[in-house]
Amino acid sequence: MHISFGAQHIVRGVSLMLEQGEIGCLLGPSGCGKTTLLRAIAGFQNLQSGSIQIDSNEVSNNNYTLPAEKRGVGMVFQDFALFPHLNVADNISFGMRKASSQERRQRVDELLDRVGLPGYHKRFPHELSGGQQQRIALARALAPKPGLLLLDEPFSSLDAELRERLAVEVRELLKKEGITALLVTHDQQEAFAMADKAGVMYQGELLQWDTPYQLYHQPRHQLVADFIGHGVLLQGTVNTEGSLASPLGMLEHPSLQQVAAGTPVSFLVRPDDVVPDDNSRLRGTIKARGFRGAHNLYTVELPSGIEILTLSPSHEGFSVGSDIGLRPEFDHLVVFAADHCELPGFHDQAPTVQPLPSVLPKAKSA
Ligand SMILES: Nc1ncnc2c1ncn2[C@@H]1O[C@H](COP(=O)(O)OP(=O)(O)OP(=O)(O)O)[C@@H](O)[C@H]1O
Repeated sequence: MHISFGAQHIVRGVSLMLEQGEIGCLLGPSGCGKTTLLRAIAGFQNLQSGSIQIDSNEVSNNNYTLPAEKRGVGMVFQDFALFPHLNVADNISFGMRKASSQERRQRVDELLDRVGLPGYHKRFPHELSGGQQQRIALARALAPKPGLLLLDEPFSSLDAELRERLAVEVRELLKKEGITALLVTHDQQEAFAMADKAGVMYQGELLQWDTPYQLYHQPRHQLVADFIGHGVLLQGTVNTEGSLASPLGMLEHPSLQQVAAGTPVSFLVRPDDVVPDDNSRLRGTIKARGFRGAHNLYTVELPSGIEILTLSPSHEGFSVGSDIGLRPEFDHLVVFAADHCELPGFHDQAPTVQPLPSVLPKAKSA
């Protein structure tokens, strides 16, 4: 689909699909078009081209937009938006006007149980914490059993710990209800905790739509690799023997035989691709240490001046400024060509790495 505001192309050639009951997440930097795409699916935004189908019914195309209230779509936004003058039970049953009062009561009871707030019927929104309000907002959106639930940064005003816990709870709830959902977030931990499928948008384009595992381990575009998880991209040149000269050493992989000698490429190095090893000849100096609970994340400068990241259990800390040995331990390679797109064929096998003369320690004088 394509969406423009005047001459500005905000969503460009985006195509994605969710199966019944799947949860999708759209990630991407601010202003990349995530909310605009969600608003189009909700029916608040016209398309310039393409189409949107919900349950095989075409609800939008370039000259038709089915009104939002006829789409059977539920929505949850960042700012909760509960009705302040209605109690919890009335907030939840608000969208169930066609149901009998007994059906409404049953559904309110069931949803309050499912969001972990049984007995909260008579409370008013101002008597609830932020996390409780967001659970009620979710229960309200789920009450009419929508065919599709859209969530726009639903947890962004909550603190990090609560956000992660709610993301897991909401996933369980959506799975129990069998609801198809699409979530917009900038928080990749939230996306990883919730999504069956996730995508990274950049300047209106959807660069990849895949499982969270594949986005992390098999990014198809350099910008996806950059956006998802920690890591650095190292530059290298393919030489005539089909190996890759890089700051970590000479990488050898069968797929390099398919790449013309002299081709400049970049490859992804995640913190877990390089492990501290005292006996390794590849050395570096620790420039920074970040505490991540179970692990420390270190920024290490190589003799070439290039910085890479590595992880180590936080109880075996190295201090900033110390010299450490590093051993590349790739499970597979992710290699990008000059156009930033991934080169195929590097996932199935680990490369071998031979140290370069420049990373060998200087001979000790006798
Ligand atoms: N009604 C509008 N008229 C003109 N431009 C708009 C309109 N709505 C959004 N835009 C522009 O479209 C672009 C994408 O906005 P959108 O809200 O979809 O981004 P986003 O990815 O959701 O960002 P964020 O993560 O900051 O919420 C932005 O440059 C924004 O200024």
